Amino acid sequence: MSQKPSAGARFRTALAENSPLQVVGTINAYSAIMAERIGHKAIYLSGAGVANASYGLPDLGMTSLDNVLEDVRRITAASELPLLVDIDTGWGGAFNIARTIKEMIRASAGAVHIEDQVAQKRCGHRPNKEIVSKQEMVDRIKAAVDARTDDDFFIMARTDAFAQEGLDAAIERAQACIEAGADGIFAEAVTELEHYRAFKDALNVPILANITEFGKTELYNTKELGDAGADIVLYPLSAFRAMNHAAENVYTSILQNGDQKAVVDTMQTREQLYDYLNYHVFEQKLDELFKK
Ligand SMILES: C[C@](O)(C(=O)O)[C@H](CC(=O)O)C(=O)O
Ligand SMILES: [Mg+2]
Repeated sequence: MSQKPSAGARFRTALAENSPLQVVGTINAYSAIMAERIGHKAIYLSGAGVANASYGLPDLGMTSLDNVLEDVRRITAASELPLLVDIDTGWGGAFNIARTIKEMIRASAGAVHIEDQVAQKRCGHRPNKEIVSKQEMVDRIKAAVDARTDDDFFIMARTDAFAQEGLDAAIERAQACIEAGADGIFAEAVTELEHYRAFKDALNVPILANITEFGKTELYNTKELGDAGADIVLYPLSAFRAMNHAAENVYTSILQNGDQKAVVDTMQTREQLYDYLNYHVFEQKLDELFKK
């Protein structure tokens, strides 16, 4: 019997087959099921998303490895799509980072990104970020790469250096991360399409463009990002933001109108929900097993 390819191998295949590869944020297991059925090839677990949605916290480095792992396991149990996971700063020194990598592989993540912010991190699109030295970031990457228990597991270095240090310094950091074994580069919060081109021309690994809404980067189209050299286009929180807005409207409408009739049209129906979950297959099984 042939063995199923690892999540890392599946991530690499998705990357090889899609240029650029769109990676959509899936805040929970059900979202992952929807993204898969709709035809996406890779999904993302956002650090901000875990903090905001699972813990009601801001994205300021307050969640732990275990907090994120729990959501990773839920998602990888529900979907076959390769999952890219935001591991923030890796949650500590070399041994903590090593544990993070091993646990992510064990939880069937296919890829991670680890960033060069200080532990008290901020969202990449906020002002006053602080970054660690290039050497400290290189050490993080070395620890991560050394800990890999699956050669195909994809380790991406994220640099937040552009905001304070500019393009050349960010590219130089990225180069050092690649020399330390990083498989790809997440160019955080750059502002122009030419910036992706500059990363791509200087580096020989896949480049990720983070197209998060209401941030520093314009909502460039996948085609133009591909033409500018991006290999992966990330939509970390797009569906989450839309879900939140829809939920706000429902809560408001119920309170104001005394019923939900005005917002029923904005809802996924019971039938649609069940369809994604294969509900009827489960129900039939129950009928077969416990025939009266
Ligand atoms: C990608 C990101 O790291 C995330 O946690 O999803 C965030 C996204 C966001 O806050 O819009 C980031 O870019 O820092
Ligand atoms: Mg994050």
